[in-house]
Amino acid sequence: MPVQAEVLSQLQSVSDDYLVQAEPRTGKTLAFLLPVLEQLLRGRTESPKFVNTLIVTSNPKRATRVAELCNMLTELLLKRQDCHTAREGTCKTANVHKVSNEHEQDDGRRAADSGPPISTGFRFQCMGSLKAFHNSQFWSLVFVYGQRSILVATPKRLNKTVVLDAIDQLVEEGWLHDVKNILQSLSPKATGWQGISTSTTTVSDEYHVEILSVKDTFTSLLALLLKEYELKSTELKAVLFSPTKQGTVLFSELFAKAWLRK
Ligand SMILES: Nc1ncnc2c1ncn2[C@@H]1O[C@H](COP(=O)(O)OP(=O)(O)OP(=O)(O)O)[C@@H](O)[C@H]1O
Repeated sequence: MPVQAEVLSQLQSVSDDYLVQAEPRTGKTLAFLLPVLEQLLRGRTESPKFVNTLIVTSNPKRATRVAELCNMLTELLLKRQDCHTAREGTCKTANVHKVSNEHEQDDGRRAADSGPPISTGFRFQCMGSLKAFHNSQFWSLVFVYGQRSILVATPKRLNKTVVLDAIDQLVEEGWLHDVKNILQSLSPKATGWQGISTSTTTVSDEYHVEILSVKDTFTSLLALLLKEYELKSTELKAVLFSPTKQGTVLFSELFAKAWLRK
């Protein structure tokens, strides 16, 4: 798929940070899974004791899809990687399940001829979950999704790669705070972990608006939004960035009120 070809050909190294922005259903999942798996197979983790990759996604269906795809890919490997999943509410290693495949009944083979397990389809409801993975020596690919009250204080040096899957959706669904918590709980970026984000929000038109005085900012931006709305009333999505938190709140309230009155 073009998006995968572009990622794989443009990355200087599979451990580079990158943002994949493309229309829905264009193959973004493989565009992050392939570099992640390649690093896993190259043994780029510091130790199999640590969770390798954290994939943050906002909904269970999506997490399951990613887990299935990951399973499908790793099944083809000579050195098998076992996929695991942890179910809702889990805080214990005992609740971590292997994603079952028809021919994967015999775990006896694993010790001898397979790589460390990969864990998928994971729902946090308490902090213990990641620690459980940590202590169980799983080499894990983990998905976070589910409740807003998520509490994550990941052990330091936990992740080699953090994927924020559909970052636009995570923000829209109110997950920003949780994402921030997750990022803050990781070791500093300078320690070398890789960040990958995906987004379906594509920007096809760009405007450069010159606003002559600060007091015209709101009316100018509102006029622009209304114009956009006339053109794309069903698919208009606006994301506001502002240098301060107060600025963002102020504009968000002003726009919301103006929108209701219109
Ligand atoms: N290299 C490929 N060759 C053939 N089919 C592919 C390839 N990559 C992805 N697909 C198929 O294309 C479809 C869309 O892929 P995928 O779900 O990964 O896209 P996505 O951009 O991540 O989707 P979403 O927008 O829902 O997040 C899936 O059915 C998938 O199996």
